[in-house]
Amino acid sequence: MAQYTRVSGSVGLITLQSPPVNALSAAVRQGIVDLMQRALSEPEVKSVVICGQNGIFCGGADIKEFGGQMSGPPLIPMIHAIEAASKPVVAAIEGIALGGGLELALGCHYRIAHSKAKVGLPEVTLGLLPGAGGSQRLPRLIGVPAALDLITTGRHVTAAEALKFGLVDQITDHNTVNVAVKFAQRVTDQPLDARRISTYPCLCPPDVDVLFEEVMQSVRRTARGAIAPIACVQAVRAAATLPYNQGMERERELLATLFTSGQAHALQYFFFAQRAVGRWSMPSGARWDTSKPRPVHKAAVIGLGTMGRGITVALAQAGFSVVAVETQEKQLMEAKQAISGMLERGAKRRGVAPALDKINYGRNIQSVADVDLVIEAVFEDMALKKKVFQQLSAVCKPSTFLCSNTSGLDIDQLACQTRNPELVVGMHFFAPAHVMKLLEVVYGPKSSPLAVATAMQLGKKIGKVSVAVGNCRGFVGNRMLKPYLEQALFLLEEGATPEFVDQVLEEFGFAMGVFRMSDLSGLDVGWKVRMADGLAMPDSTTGQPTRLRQGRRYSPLGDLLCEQRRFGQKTGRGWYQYDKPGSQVAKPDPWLHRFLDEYRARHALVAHRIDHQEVLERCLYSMINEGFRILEDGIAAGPEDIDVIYVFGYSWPRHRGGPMFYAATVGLNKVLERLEHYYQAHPDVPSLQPCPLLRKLVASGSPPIQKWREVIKKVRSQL
Ligand SMILES: CCCCCCCCCCCCC/C=C/C(=O)SCCNC(=O)CCNC(=O)[C@H](O)C(C)(C)COP(=O)(O)OP(=O)(O)OC[C@H]1O[C@@H](n2cnc3c(N)ncnc32)[C@H](O)[C@@H]1OP(=O)(O)O
Repeated sequence: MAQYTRVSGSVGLITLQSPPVNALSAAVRQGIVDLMQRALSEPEVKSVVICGQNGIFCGGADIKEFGGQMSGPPLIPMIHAIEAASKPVVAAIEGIALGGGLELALGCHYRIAHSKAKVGLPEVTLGLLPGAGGSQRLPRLIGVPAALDLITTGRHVTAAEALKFGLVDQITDHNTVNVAVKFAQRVTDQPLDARRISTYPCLCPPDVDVLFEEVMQSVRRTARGAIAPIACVQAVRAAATLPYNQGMERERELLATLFTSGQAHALQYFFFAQRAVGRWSMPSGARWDTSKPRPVHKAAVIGLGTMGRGITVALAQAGFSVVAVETQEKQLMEAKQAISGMLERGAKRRGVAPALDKINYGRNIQSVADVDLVIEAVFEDMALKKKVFQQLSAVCKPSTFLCSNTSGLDIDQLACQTRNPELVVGMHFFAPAHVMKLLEVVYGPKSSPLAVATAMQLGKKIGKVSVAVGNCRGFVGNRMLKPYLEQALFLLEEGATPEFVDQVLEEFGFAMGVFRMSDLSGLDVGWKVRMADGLAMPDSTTGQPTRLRQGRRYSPLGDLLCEQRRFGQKTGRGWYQYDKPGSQVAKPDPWLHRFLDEYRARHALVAHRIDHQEVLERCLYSMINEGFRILEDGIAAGPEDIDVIYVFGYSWPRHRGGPMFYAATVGLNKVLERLEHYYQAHPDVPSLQPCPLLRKLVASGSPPIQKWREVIKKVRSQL
């Protein structure tokens, strides 16, 4: 909806009214069309100002409408009518002008922005392009290079940057609408022809072809298979090479292709999934809207290894006072230096002062006595963590929240070491902890809603996408990673090479294939866990054949590499070879190929030809199957939680929506059928056995992913 008021006698003020972000829903578009006509027909009105209610100009097209039948006046003619208007139209931009919101402002003759406003064309992040003339007007207004940057990245720019680009005409610290109204009065008699951006020639640098070639190459490299960034470059190229009307036609064609693509659906699903995870719930019925967090002013981090350092930086940068504890003097000195460096580099990038004074370092755990929340980040060893929790429970205030940064250990066992187990939760950060967006907040059986709400809020304050998950081995992310890694190893046993498996996964869109990722994180990490679990052991100790553990197929390939001290990048050898330890350039290793041949011969394994499809299906469907088990067990509340974890924590390509969305795209019956096929071929691999929830969903007619929760609820209630 939109509201019309006449201000200062001669200015028609149109206010967009569609909370929370004044998106351009059908009703808002209808309001704009009607009220523009009214303003143009009233002789007393000499100029028009368009603004948004509640200090927000406009968040763009209404993304919720994309899924259904589009009705109401279309955006493009509406914006053309504004641009063609006989009276000056001024956009008063407060808060945000994004996507269609900025395209609307580009149709106006003038743009006044508040100094705190942000503008941008983020359509690419939704699998689209600025298809309401934005791809054609923006390059005409600010030039091709700047337009390419904004449109292909979708980044939001500050008002100051927008002014520098010439994207807005004026910025103000005062009431933007009042400033815009005065401005509108001043320009009443100015000719409008020179203010209609669609009539501008496109500002191109002399070497524009080279520029497009370079940008296209760079976009292809980083897009990981996403098509929208490429279409964005093509649309801007049309602006640079074609008259406006033909450029608009090209924009329309490209948008039509994107609009109906699976990628746009996936990205729009992901947009809402990302927001849905904030509305967490626990199996006990506790929820985000009924559980109040307690404020945290002062926090502590115990253990300043790689993770502890990153967590300290994240907390300090967000303005928390931090007590950072490391018991070893030498490690403490090294950590202090490293943390200061990280803070200084981060501050320089963001143009702010480094938050060095937010941190107090100490060697003694007593120094955390008065903090509100502790994040323990010592080595991933249950005995050690238990000891730390006992100490913390004795030292801290009774009300202090005790959190463990663990990647998969049992939160309940830690809670049992404390006086107040209800205040214990897991906070699983991802390395590097000050950069990676994901945080798994893990509740155990004793964790209170208060503790979960507080950890979730802390996560939000330090800029993380936090997902509340239940307590089980590996939580959500690492639990699903296990069958994925396992299948990758089995594929090597059966004839594949690490290069081939990685290539297939990278072509799918992962930033790194499973073996390159394993080399990066260090093969010894998993080896230690498998030793602790009694898996990576000599056969004589287990009394079982090498390729069988606990009654199921087991691949010792990773253990065998570790026995040779091939730990990955850090030792210069792993699944690949590297020029030197620490180098990141992975090269195929003939030694590894010989080793695989010998291994297969030793175990009488006959290598067969493994194709793309088999790699993808076995790696991804086994992981997805585990995802269904996680949903069935109530460890994740819904498929969105899993998808957000995988995109933010495990480099799952966002344009494929996440593993559970991908399963829905492929078709649940197909996933089920292929799992049945592979399980029949590998009956000693339980992770390939289709999960009952998957069967149930297929039996229920494979409902859309938004309806899965209903089926999950039924399945859980029957357990
Ligand atoms: C064959 C067919 C041919 C095709 C023809 C069809 C034509 C179709 C028209 C095509 C037009 C294309 C051109 C225009 C495209 C667009 O404009 S796409 C939208 C662009 N805008 C965005 O991407 C902005 C998205 N929103 C945000 O980035 C953030 O929400 C925010 C605005 C910066 C606010 O952030 P924050 O304060 O952190 O709040 P949030 O929690 O993120 O959001 C609050 C709630 O608002 C909902 N929401 C936000 N933006 C939109 C939106 N644009 N549409 C609908 N809803 C929106 C958000 O979901 C939150 O609600 P809940 O999910 O209920 O919590």
